[in-house]
Amino acid sequence: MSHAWGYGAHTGPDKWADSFPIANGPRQSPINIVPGDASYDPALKPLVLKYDPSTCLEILNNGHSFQVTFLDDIDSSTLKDGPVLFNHRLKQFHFHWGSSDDHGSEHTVAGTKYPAELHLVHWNTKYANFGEAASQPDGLAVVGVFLKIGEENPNLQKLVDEFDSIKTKDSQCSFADFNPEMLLPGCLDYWTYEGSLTTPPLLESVTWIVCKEPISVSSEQMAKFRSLLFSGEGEAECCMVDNYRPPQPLKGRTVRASFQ
Ligand SMILES: NS(=O)(=O)c1ccc(C(=O)NCc2cccc(O)c2)cc1
Ligand SMILES: [Zn+2]
Repeated sequence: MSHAWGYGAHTGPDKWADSFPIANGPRQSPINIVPGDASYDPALKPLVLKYDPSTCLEILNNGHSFQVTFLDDIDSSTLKDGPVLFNHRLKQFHFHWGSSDDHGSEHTVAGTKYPAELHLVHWNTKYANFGEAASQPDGLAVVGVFLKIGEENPNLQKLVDEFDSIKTKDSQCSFADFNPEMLLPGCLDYWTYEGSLTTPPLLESVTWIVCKEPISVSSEQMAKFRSLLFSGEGEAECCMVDNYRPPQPLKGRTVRASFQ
């Protein structure tokens, strides 16, 4: 398989190991989180997330998801404490979702699938930049937040309102003054484990921090996520749905909980 990975029958997660053998590695993500098997760790600190809306740059369709990218040349949007020992800088956030409301998240909780999952991607500033950090075992920290069908989410709506401008692959538009703090649940209890990127290159450099509490999204808003396209302008239209990797083997890893 060339590096044209995707989520289709011939390019999807079951084929990724052909070009990215780490797909069968010892610390792959996502996983199914079993709350009863997670060990409460009183030494885990509360997450400290401080985001500066003025560092928000643009919103784009990269052919795999839609992503909001942040200026990360200074320490303005950061993750500290929680399970990490060093300061991390926010690079981007994006989502994964399904073709219907009954599935779409990457992580699952006791087998429960959520309709979507938000990933806030941060890199450890002990390294020079994201690319460097992504190749280190402690280089990245991704905060995962589940989306659950309920009330319309006015903060998500600010993203949905941009979708007409980023419908096709490689489209982008400027996007300013968005505070990702508005996408966080009220309670920041979390599970944490050592894992990987959930898309190629599947690098095993991620400390995962998965929030226990979901945020709301309406069914109508999810339908608009599904109006985005994997395909580029002028290509046969292919709806951007089911852009999630299924859970991977735990291979002896421990999942810790920040709460009892
Ligand atoms: N779904 S995920 O949060 O695990 C995720 C986050 C970021 C990325 C990503 O940045 N991929 C591009 C990449 C990866 C490594 C080095 C690079 O320079 C770029 C992929 C998956
Ligand atoms: Zn992701």
